[in-house]
This record gives sequence, C-alpha cells and structure tokens, in this order.
Amino acid sequence: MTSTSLTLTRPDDWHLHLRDGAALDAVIGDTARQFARAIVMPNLRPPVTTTAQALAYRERIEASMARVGIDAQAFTPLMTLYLTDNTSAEEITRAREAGIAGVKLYPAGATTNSDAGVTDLLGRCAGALAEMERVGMPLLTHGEVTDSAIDVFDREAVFIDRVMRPLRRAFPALKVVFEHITTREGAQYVRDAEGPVAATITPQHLLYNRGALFTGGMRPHWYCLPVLKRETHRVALLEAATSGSPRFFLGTDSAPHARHLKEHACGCAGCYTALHAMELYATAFDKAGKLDKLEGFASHHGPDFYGLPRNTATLTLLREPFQIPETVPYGDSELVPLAAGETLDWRVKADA
Ligand SMILES: NC(=O)N[C@@H](CC(=O)O)C(=O)O
Ligand SMILES: [Zn+2]
Ligand SMILES: [Zn+2]
Repeated sequence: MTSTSLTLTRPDDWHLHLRDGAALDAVIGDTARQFARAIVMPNLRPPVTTTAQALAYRERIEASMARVGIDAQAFTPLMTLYLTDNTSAEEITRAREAGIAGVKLYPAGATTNSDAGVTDLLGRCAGALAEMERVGMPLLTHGEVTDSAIDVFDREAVFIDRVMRPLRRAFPALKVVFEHITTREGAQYVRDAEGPVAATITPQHLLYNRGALFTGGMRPHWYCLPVLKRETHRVALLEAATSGSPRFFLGTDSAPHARHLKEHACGCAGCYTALHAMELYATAFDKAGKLDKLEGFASHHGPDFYGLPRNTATLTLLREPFQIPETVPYGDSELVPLAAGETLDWRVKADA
C-alpha cells in the first residue's frame, strides 16, 4: 500500500546559505516553513570570522524574521564561524561559550566567497583545531582540494586523502561533518571511518547526475559546488542517505544567487532549494522505496550528531503533485529554483 501522507518529526537543515539584507528577507520564510533549525553558513562578504560577527549576524536574521512575520519560537538559526589561517584557540573558546554551533573550513578558493579560506589546515589552524576537539565544537568541511592540476570531478576524492585522513589522524576526537558529499568515495569514507564523522547530502545530489547540467544545452541552474557527478555516485549517495546510518543527514546547501549572476558568462555556483527542500527529498526517498528512512535522515541524525535535542513539532507531507515555480522574487532580482517547472511527487502541507 502506498501512503498518501507522511508526518515526520519537524526536520532541520544542517547546511544552509541565508545571505544578508534584502536577500535574507527573500529566502528565510522558505526555510522556516519546513525546518525548525538550520546551520547558517558564514561565507558572507566579508566572512563571519568572529563570535561577535556571528552574534551580530544572528541578530540580523532574527530582525529579518520579525520583518517577514516568522515567529521567533518557530525557527532557530544555528550560527557558525568561518575558519581562517588566523583563527585563535581563544576565539573557539568564546564561540563555544556563546553557543556557536560549528566552525566551517573553506579551503582557500574552493567555492563562493572562499578567498579568505584556509591555506594550510594542519600548519596554520592546529591551535584552533585542538581547542575545537577539546570543547566538542564540530568542524564543517567544504571537502574539495583547490589544486588546479586536479580535475574538478576528482577534487572531493583527493580531499579525503590529502586533508581528511591527516586531519583525523591528528585530531581523532574532533567532530567532523563532511558537508555536501557528492561521491561514492565520500559516502564510503564517512560510512567506514572511525570516530565522530558524519556527512550532509543535498537534494540535487540525490536526484540528479552531471547529465542534468547539459540536458538540451548548458543549464546553469544545475551548477553548484561540489559539482554534480556521474550516475554511479548519485546511486551511492542515495544508498547512504536511505541506509538508516546515523552518519548521514539532511543539509540542503540551498545557495541563492540572483538569476542574472547564474545566467552569466561566469555563472555563480549554487542551487536554490530552500523553496522545495522537503518536496525534493521526499521525492528522492520515495523513488528509492525508502520513505520510511526519511525521518531519521531529515529529523533525527542531525541533532543526535550535534548533541542537540530532537524537535517535538511535526511536518506533514502529502503525496500530491507539486509544480516547482519558474522563478521566485529575490530583492530587486529573482531566483530560479532547482528543477524549475518540473513536477515533484510530494508537497509540504501548509501549517493549520
Ligand atoms: N554550494 C555552492 O555551490 N555554493 C555555495 C558555497 C558552498 O557551499 O560551497 C554558495 O555560497 O553559493
Ligand atoms: Zn561548500
Ligand atoms: Zn554550502
């Protein structure tokens, strides 16, 4: 029997870009409609590198919520710091005391707004990493090397050998989230590694392979980093996400960029998925015949890894066609959501 509705513990998004200012006002409602909490990425310009900046950013998010009419009780932003070569152990101590949820590693130059990122992780950040390990502060990694000699499709696999393994040998008790994994190698590493390691997986990497970038022409709205991979990798990620392993959990990596900056000679990396995140994930899990595994992935494994309580509220999905809008407003511009115009099999039921 196929069910027509599915009620879950309210999910959280463990990897989200909310941006700032008018852009923040445009997107925050989409996330708050589905998720109780989200890990907010710190790659603003300039990046959020200190506890004081993260707390100020949280206030701007809360002010935005008030402006657009989101109840402060309904959604909690979990803040992160952007790790740099100069992040001190004292900054980590302050962050921990202030309730900052994680520290993000961007290898310098790896992705959108990452030029302030780390140039030599074990060389420059050992003090900060040791303090993170001591206080239980998770390190969230954009797991790609930036070496131009390494093919863009291989940068995640090479990161495992060049960065992840040495990092985890040096700091075996450090909690690490391998963000937005995109490969079989990433999934196998996280599944089998010893110690506190987990991974987030985006909806686009569960639903699409790299063919989506080129179907009928070059399609910039399918471009994100790490880039979509071969079908064999998509299958491995779907298997990991639906396996029931507590090491894999939901992180949309929703990364809004104005339409004209995506449809550009040098288009920005990032897919807008906050609008229809749970519709996308439910469609992916349903296609795999694993809807029963969605709640663990979306609502249980993340808080368990971060050491936070699970949510008590719920979210209901209905098996009804959901046509993804062609565009949504974004300040003075607009966004093209991932898979715009396509129809998904599930939609989120509006709150009563
Ligand atoms: N995922 C992306 O393609 N882009 C993200 C950055 C990131 O998560 O790497 C962004 O901030 O636009
Ligand atoms: Zn990233
Ligand atoms: Zn991201």
